Amino acid sequence: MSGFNRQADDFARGARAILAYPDIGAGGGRGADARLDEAAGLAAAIGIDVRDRIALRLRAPKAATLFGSGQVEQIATLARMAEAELVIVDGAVTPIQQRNLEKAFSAKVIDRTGLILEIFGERAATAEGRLQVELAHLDYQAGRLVRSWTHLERQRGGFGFLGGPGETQIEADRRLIRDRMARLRRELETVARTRGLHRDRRQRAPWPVIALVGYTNAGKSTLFNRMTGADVMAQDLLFATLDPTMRQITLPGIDKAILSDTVGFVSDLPTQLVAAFRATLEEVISADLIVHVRDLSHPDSDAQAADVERVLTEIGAGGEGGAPRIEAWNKIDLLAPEQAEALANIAARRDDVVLVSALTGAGVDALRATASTRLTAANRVRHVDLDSADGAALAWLHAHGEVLASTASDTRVHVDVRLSDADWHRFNARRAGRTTAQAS
Ligand SMILES: Nc1nc2c(ncn2[C@@H]2O[C@H](COP(=O)(O)OP(=O)(O)OP(=O)(O)O)[C@@H](O)[C@H]2O)c(=O)[nH]1
Repeated sequence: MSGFNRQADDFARGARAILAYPDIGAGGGRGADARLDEAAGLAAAIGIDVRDRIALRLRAPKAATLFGSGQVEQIATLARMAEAELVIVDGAVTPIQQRNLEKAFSAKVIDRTGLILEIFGERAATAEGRLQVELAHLDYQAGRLVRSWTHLERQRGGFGFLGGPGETQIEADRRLIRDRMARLRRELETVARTRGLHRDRRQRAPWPVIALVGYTNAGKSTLFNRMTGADVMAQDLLFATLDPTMRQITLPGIDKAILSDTVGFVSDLPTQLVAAFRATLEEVISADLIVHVRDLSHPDSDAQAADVERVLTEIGAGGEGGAPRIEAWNKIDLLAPEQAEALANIAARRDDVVLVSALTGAGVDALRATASTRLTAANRVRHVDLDSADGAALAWLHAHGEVLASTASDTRVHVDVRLSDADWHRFNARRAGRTTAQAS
């Protein structure tokens, strides 16, 4: 591993910055203020000192500078007054725009993807998470070799080459990046294989896995701590949890379940980052129950929930065949009494919603009970008819479920087995795969 992550906070900590939001009217239902707040939160998470902020309405983004010339001047003035070394543009900035804006502002420019990458770089905790973040970062930087600011400059030292980026140098840099990316991909394959083995081993244990998902800052880590009694990070930090954190918990009627805390979602997830989420998302895909933690005190709560739902669907954890889902409507302690009451009325009519305050602990017992009910209901007895020669299928059922009875005749075995919905789905997919394989 290079010094990639260790150095991640060196450049950002205490950097004076201003924030500019190019409002192209596509904030996913969010107001400009909320977007600026979120970006400020993200920046603060890696210690950037955000001194001022501005939202500018863009009718049509300019190819060269993104913002119009008057707007560029406005931002430049603000940056000067704030003595900013850094201008964070909360949107996508092309390499050319970045270069032109850096000239105009006499400051470094970083866009939303760059900012999120910095946070991931700092938060990634497992080997796989780190590799994926580094890969995403190299991919992102490869197009920005002309004048880079963030990791590449640091990696220049790490790679053992120095000097200004002349054309030859840029070519050499590109080659080094390509080589490094190829190496990282190979390392990732090895790590992912090992991880797959670990997961299989765990899944053979008959414990249900509950995954906490939610928008960044929704309160997942706080709830995780509440439910596990574990002293893991619960800081006023966004993305305190990039890599899965797992703990064993007890629920009413269920001795052992595994609770898994996952990365916070954000809107406009840059495509380069999707792979970097994999380590966490895979836990969600194979979970037996998904608890969607929502910050009901946030003005954009609905838009945030829609973002989370969209990503869940994208990764195949939503809809038909996906794990059962419940919602924990969090931070109710922050709501006005009449608002809390209105929500309680809605929740009372739904069996998949529980009002909680992870901070005070209110509603957490009800959440445990609901989780337990959902898990138990999903663990139904299934009747399976197998070819008696199919020892592998029988072994699979024994490994994943509770075999209650099995009766054998000459060529068939009939099995009554208690299986979760997720495992039942997996078993059938496995069988369908085998049938296809046999047929072809
Ligand atoms: N008032 C109040 N604050 C809460 C509650 N739950 C969490 N918080 C606060 O919200 C902030 C974010 O909480 P976290 O638990 O770190 O949120 P998270 O969802 O894990 O965040 P990411 O790691 O960014 O995904 C912290 O300051 C918590 O103290 C709650 O029920 N009430």
